[in-house]
Amino acid sequence: MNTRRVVLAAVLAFVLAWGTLVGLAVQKTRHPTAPRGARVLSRAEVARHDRPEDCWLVIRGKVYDVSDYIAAHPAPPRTITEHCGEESTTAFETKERGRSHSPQAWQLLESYLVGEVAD
Ligand code: HEM
Repeated sequence: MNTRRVVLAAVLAFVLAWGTLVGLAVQKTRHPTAPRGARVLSRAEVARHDRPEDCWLVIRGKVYDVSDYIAAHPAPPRTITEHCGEESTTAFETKERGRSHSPQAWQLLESYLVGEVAD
């Protein structure tokens, strides 16, 4: 009876210790400010997505794959495509005319989120 309890306690302690170690290891590999599951991407990686059919934008430190949205954008495709693979915060915040996108557009943007930049 007692031996059973000791074995049970040992197994429990082992499982808990192992869980803590795995948890710590996972935390270490995640970028400190990255939300759960978000990819941390370098600017060099983002720069590879510089074509209309594969277009990533960096806006306020986050990375968006907007390839599928270009055709639906109300302004001519060029307004977005000339920024593919690049830092685009100012472009998005000003629409290149000094006025930011609407709250709805900001919300829509979030649906294209793929990660955040490493720096
Ligand atoms: C970064 C490059 C971009 C530029 C330069 C740009 C520029 C513009 C321009 C010139 C207009 C039309 C004129 C106006 O409404 O004032 C517009 C409208 C709009 N854009 Fe963009 N856009 C960009 C990216 C995007 C992205 C990535 C999205 C969403 C995923 C988006 C969503 C919208 C929406 C919903 C509108 C309608 C008006 C509004 O809600 O603000 N745009 N944009």
